[in-house]
Amino acid sequence: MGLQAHEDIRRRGGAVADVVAIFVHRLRADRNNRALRRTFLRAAGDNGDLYLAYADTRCVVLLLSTDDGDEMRVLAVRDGPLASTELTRLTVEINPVSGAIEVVDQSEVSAQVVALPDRAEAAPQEAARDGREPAVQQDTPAAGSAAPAATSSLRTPFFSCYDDEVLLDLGVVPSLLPALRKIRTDEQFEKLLTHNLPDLTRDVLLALRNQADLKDVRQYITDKWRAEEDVNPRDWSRAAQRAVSQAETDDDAVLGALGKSFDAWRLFLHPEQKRLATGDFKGSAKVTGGPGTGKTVVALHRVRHLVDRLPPGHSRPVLLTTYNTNLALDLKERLRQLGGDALLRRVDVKSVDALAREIVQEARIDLGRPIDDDAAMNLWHTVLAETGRFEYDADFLDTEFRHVIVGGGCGSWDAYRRVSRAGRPRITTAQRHDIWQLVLAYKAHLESPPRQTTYALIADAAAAIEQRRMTRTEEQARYKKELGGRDLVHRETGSGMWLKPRYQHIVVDEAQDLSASHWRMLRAMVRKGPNDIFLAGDAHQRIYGSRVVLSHQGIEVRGRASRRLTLNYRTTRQILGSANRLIEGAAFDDLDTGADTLVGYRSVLTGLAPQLWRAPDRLTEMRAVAMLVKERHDSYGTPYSAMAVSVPDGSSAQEFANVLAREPLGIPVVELGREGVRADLDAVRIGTMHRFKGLEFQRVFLTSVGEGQVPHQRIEQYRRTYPDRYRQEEQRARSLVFVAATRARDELVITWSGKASRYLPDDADETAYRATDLLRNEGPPSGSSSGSSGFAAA
Ligand SMILES: Nc1ncnc2c1ncn2[C@@H]1O[C@H](COP(=O)(O)OP(=O)(O)OP(=O)(O)O)[C@@H](O)[C@H]1O
Repeated sequence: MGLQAHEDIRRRGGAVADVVAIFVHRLRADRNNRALRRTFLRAAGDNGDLYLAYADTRCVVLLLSTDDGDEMRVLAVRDGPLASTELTRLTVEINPVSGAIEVVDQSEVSAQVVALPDRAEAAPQEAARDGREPAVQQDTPAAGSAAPAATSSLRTPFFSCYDDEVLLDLGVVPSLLPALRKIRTDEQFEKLLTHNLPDLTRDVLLALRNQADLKDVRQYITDKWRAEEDVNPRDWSRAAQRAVSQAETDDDAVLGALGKSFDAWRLFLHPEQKRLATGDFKGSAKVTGGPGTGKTVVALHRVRHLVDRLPPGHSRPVLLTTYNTNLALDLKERLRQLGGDALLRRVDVKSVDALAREIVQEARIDLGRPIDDDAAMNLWHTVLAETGRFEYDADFLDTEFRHVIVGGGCGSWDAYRRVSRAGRPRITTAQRHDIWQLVLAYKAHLESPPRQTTYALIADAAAAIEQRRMTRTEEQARYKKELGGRDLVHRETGSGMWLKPRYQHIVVDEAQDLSASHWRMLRAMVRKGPNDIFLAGDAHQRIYGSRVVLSHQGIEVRGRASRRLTLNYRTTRQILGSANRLIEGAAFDDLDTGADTLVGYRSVLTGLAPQLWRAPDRLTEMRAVAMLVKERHDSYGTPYSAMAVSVPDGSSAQEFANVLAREPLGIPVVELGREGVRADLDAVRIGTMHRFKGLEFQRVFLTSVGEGQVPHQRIEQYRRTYPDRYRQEEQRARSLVFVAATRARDELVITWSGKASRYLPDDADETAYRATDLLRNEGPPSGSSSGSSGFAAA
């Protein structure tokens, strides 16, 4: 099944999917089945022929036959009275760059794109992917686009500054060039993108339209698709075998997906994702990339690939881990969808802290009762109150303790005095000494009955246990080698020791938030060697930890073992443009010694501009959010479970929940807690921005984005006295909003009471919709027009 055929079916919906699924089954059973009315259309080249066949009376399929008819491939699907005429005029060619089989409908492009009337104002677009969006006049150029909107037929065609050779060299499908040369307006361009263009072509055009550098387009797009060998554009047999021509290599999986859930369709990997998921690495490997670029998808496919290569057995030699408990549950569910219970049976899926706790319990070490993050923070407040050292704050001490003292393995003042604090705000030696005294007081509190501990201390203890175990394992492996394995059974029984590393492969998602202790523990759980640790993360989304340099923890991912994904599959360009502005200018690491950027990061999806709403007070804001949620549900059919409301803290979650649930609206709500939420529960998710990490929703409402709340006003105290710290807190706050905003698939609504956050556009207070108007029922429709900054505003 070709990629574009999948898209044809996806667009046509479940009934056509079922019809095609049955057709494929019948074709496979007997390719000469006369009932399929297969007729020769034309020869495609040296060793390929095109056929038309009937899946039913209305639905016609374009087939490519190669290898003397031994292989049949569905290239395109059309239904309706003109189906076979439409299929006949399709151009089918082999892309000279990627070697993929590509299908383009020239006449559809000419009729619907090139022939669009050239008007000064673009017509209202069908902004939404599901076609059921709030009414909206979308009249700005795509967010992130530096190019002005075209307004007149006198404008030069969009791509006139690129020669045909340049476009072809970048991978644009050759037959599209004549039509492409006629595109002069944003409306034509947007329309072109909604056609089922080959992915490489669509991606290149979008990047060029956004004025990306040719060098970057070649590096981040074309090279990722480039075939490994020279492409013979007439060799259909070879082209049909290439992974890029296929929607999924496992034909049964595709057929299983047909007609059932379209979720499965979403997991067809981009060639770069596929290379990462199935590649062989000499040691560890790392994938980075902005939000929504498919890092988690790659991690899940990586797990499946690693499990597929295991010999049969009942053990769980693969670990899939992440930072939050709710994300670990989510990963487990997604892994089940990918490979069923058979896959899950070979994989341990748990959060790093749950894993650490199990290790400590298994070793029968009693560290005391673990306290959660809030309780750990309260304990710092107690220590500060008792010592009167109010010049230090609990948040700072907590991070210093977790990431520098525990993470750095500092068991004494001497060790702390000398430890590297790279990436942390600067402090003097005298301050270090003060902090150490406060740490001693903090530890004394934990030790005093009833004994308590923190997750940082548990991770540290688990790391030490695992390091000891790995040392013993290596010793025994050496011993076994010396004796040629003869005495091993004796020694195993005699010592009672474990002789195998805990895992063969470890896959980590959201790697940016793990602490040094976590990495020490993971490093010691798997023997150094091919494909040992695979990690996915993005420093732009770091909201918990401090920077950890992987190579300092014995994890080498430099050079070819590091790859970056740049194509966002989740978020529309409009939302992404606004979210990117939140972190513009700040510097981010690559989880190692280098720097990371979002160069080349882009989305091919288009939709609504984010909406801004301001309220005079908190209650009005909450009531307006409730009305907006209700409207999306009642008028646009969005299920409650596809919407999420972010709040600044746990107590606001309850307040919001009460207002939403209150009659007459009576909106079902559920708090997004540590354990996540059952996927089938039809209720609006409410949670802090931290809880949104790694998830995605159709519509996201970011509330309380007012000055003083985002970033929190407490960081103001550092602005003059402690600029280094101020900068770090600011960056963390920006990353947090960035993470929350990029959870939105189709729509992002931002609300606040009082003055708008400094992270929003300067004119946000003047241009935002007014919540009071909405409540008075006199306001504008909740759909948006666009403000100067790409945000929708009144
Ligand atoms: N090749 C692909 N084709 C279509 N959809 C994809 C592809 N890869 C990923 N997606 C979809 O994009 C969305 C984001 O993917 P995923 O959650 O893996 O991204 P991520 O990089 O881990 O994001 P984040 O860093 O924000 O957590 C998901 O809905 C996923 O199914």
